[in-house]
Amino acid sequence: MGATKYTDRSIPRVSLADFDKRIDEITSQLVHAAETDGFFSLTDTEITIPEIDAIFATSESFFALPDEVKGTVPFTHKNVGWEKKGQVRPSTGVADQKESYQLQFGQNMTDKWIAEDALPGFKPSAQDFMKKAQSLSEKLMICFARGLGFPDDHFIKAHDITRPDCQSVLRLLHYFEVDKSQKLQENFYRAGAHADWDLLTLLFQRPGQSGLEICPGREVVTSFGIGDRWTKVDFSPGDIVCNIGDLLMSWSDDRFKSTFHRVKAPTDPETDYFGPRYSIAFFNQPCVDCEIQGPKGKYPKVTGAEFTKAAMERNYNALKAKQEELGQKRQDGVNGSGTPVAASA
Ligand SMILES: O=C(O)CCC(=O)C(=O)O
Ligand SMILES: [Fe+2]
Repeated sequence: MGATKYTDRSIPRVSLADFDKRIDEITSQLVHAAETDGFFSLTDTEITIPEIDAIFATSESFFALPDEVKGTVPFTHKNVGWEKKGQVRPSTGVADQKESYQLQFGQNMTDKWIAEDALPGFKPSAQDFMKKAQSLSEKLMICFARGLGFPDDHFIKAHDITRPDCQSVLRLLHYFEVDKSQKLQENFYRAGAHADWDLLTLLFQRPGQSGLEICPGREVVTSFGIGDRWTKVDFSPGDIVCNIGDLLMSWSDDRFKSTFHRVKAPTDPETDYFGPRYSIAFFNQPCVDCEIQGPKGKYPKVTGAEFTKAAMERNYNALKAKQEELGQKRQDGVNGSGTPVAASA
């Protein structure tokens, strides 16, 4: 496979200060970032550094629980729950070196919240943060709707968190510490290359815990960007890294780009971060019955459920092909309970 080739692309940084007054300027900056890189960082948002620190503390306290306790809320096909080394990406064919806990707003979370006596205060703290992530996402949704000529509430209505069947997900992630003295297999990643299939994703990162890399889709010439030029994502404390998902790419008739990204496993003791890595993703997923079609009608109209099903099928088939290429039996790609871990990405 050979060493990764890197290039320094600058990732656009958009300030959301004075949002209501500056909405036209912010809209044009976001639209430009979406049309070019598909990745950008947000600064001066309504989510403060202490609030981000607090949700990371909550996340770390969850992952510090024994596996038997985390196993009381296992991952299910409703895209909620805890998995450990359960997600196999079609780009690698082996499990991501991580564990994650996925949370939703509505009925899919029945019995999937960690018990109050196992981790006091977890549920209200997570729900509070999820509402903040939703509120910030809705600002971006207004801007992208305007950019495409839709009514302001077009995407907000399709991602309504007050509905019990709402599908949006907060994903807490913990990548395991890597032993500097033991070389990992070449195809091991903390998270293998992928594009998300939601509308847009907010990514919360910890300063000092590097590893996120992007390869803007329009430059990808090889499968999953392997062999292409990648860029290490740099951000300032408090910035929120965002990326366009396949859903918004399709809903914009491919005008906005969903972008390959990955979390590389550390290999270089001089430059890479080997310690435990925590990150948090908020995936804006469509309601099952919303109707998806771009302003120019490039693709046939589909519902949210049809879009998600097609994305999962593509993922499943690509994984099967990769595993055949690697000569593996189709046993990975499912977690311990036999449930495919597909998440939103
Ligand atoms: O951990 C990160 O920084 C990225 C996670 C991610 O891309 C995902 O879960 O879809
Ligand atoms: Fe992702």
